[in-house]
Amino acid sequence: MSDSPAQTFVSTGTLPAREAIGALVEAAYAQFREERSGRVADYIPALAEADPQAFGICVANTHGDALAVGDAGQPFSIQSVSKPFVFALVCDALGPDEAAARLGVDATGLPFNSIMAVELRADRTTNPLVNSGAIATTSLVPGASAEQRWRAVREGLSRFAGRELAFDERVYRSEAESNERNEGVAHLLRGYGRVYCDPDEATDVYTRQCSLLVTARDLAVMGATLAGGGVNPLTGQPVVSADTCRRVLAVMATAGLYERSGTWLYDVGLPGKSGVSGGIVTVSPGKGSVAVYSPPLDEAGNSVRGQLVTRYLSERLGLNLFVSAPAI
Ligand SMILES: NC(=O)CC[C@H](N)C(=O)O
Repeated sequence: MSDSPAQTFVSTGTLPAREAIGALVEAAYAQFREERSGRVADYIPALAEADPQAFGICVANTHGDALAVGDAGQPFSIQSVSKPFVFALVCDALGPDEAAARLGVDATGLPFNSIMAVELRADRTTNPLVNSGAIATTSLVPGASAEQRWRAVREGLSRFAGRELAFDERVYRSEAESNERNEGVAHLLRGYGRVYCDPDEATDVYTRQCSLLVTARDLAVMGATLAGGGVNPLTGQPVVSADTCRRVLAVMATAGLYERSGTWLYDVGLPGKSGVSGGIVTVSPGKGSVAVYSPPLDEAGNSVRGQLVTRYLSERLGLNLFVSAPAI
């Protein structure tokens, strides 16, 4: 959708051989299995029931190979990890310039549900990876009604995963019944002209999108789709354009872990996105994706083991985007 010039050189590179990845994923699992810090989210009542021991890791490449250990097949609600993928659908539909103008693409440095973040900027945008900007993003999903937008979100995220994603009615009801803060944010944004449909409908579709069920394996495939120019490595289907992928990854790099995004980039050196159910997806452009599921969170709402495992694998798989070596 964008008129950016075609790139002369494409950054490729591949992940190490399957055996090497397998050994490292097993080693990461063994090393962090006994980690007990962090707390399971309980502000959404249904999330408080998650098993703090659940722990799964999956690494997927852009050719459709995946390596998984532990509870990588256990379903959980996607929560905020949905945000970059819904943004990808909107960015693809509107084009990157209009998407940026209407939603903002700057890190807030503030918690994911911050109201202050909206007030601080003159144009009242935040970015698509915190609640305010994510509700605004969902309001821009093409569709004439809330029902159509919800269908487009569900189908779009399913195309990223390469299979039809189920919906967790219990998680949805639980969040919908205690959703005053997100509803308030949506109304505030609507007052500033920064939610682009009925604010209650936007919040409802957003809450539904957060209640789609994924596994760590699904997240790895979704991440590998963003790593591979928007083509799903399992189905071979194009989901979004390569140009959209690079925009989405840029926002993930600067804002994917809320107020810890700088620390994350400093340690891991890759675009990532966390969610309060305990998932983190990390993308290595051109190569693949690392996904972790482990419910206990730090104070910012990021999976503790997810961060430790991803840092471990980024360092050992040579994924950090900022690595260089002396030329002479
Ligand atoms: N950080 C998150 O995962 C937040 C998602 C959650 N549905 C909320 O809106 O509060």
